[in-house]
Amino acid sequence: MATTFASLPIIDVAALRHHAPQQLPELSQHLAQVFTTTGFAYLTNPPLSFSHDEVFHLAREFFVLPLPAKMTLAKRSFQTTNPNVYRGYFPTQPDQGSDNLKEGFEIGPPTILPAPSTSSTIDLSEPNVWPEQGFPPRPRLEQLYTELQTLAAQLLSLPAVALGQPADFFDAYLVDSLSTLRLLHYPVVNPADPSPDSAPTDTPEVKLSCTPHTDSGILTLLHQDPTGGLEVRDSPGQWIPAPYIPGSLVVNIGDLMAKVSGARFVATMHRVRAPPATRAPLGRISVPFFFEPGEKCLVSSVDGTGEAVVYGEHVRAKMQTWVEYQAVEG
Ligand SMILES: O=C(O)CCC(=O)C(=O)O
Ligand SMILES: [Fe+2]
Repeated sequence: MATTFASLPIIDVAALRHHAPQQLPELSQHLAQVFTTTGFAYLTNPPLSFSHDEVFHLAREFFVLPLPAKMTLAKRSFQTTNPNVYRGYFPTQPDQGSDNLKEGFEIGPPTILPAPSTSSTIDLSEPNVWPEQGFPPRPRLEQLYTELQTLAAQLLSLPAVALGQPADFFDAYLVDSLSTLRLLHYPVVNPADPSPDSAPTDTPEVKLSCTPHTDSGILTLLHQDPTGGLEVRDSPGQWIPAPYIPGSLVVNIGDLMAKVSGARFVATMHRVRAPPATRAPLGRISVPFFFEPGEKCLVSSVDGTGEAVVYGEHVRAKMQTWVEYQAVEG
């Protein structure tokens, strides 16, 4: 359970950039302590070659394209003539409620993975889709993906020790890893638009662009732009703002990691407030990277509690509940 906190802890990970092994035990302890309490933290000095400006530029230049250009990369559930089902672009879906108003573009691993051994029509290792030219530029996005995957692998080796496991415990999770890099855009919501689901209430309504949730996977690394709006829930149920800190990434634990840790690490609830009108016209840009294991990875708790799950089966079961995939599977 996340504890009471007023702000997210800040962890300096410069030791990873400078390959300073003598500082790793301390970093390992700090990360484990954060993962068992808040489940969320800022990482400063991450070992990435990308400036924040470049990351947000890559996303912004894609989202300002006209919708027909973006739709050439859309998943099949949004553009029936397209072959891609799992990776690619998804447009805003205002009919699904205005408290989840976002568009996004997702890529998986830059390398081709082995074909799946399942009869499911959803191929989790399907290749990425790219525009012939322009944004998002394939080489830069693949480079960002590769650097974030390396960072996630470095970070996972640290708390493994705190869980009483060898530092290479999570290496099995890296085999044919299906991690996802997602560019996200939350448009400014017109405050005059009533939320279709909102019941009348005495308290001022909080307008959201991403509803409260925990991340379903292992570990998330988030670039967020200076718009603000991310909020993290502490155990008494207070929403704590997690504003932009220049140069930092936000790290958080997903449900599967909580499971692996035998519930020692917490997957903390979070949400995103709708961008204020002052951020018009573009709203908020964020770029989460979800570290995911391989399709065949057996995910089990280090203390033997709960049932082990095979990652590919776990994802497919979850997808049954996602509206956008029901027509494809059925
Ligand atoms: O945009 C954000 O800051 C958060 C996004 C998020 O929580 C998610 O995509 O799971
Ligand atoms: Fe999330």
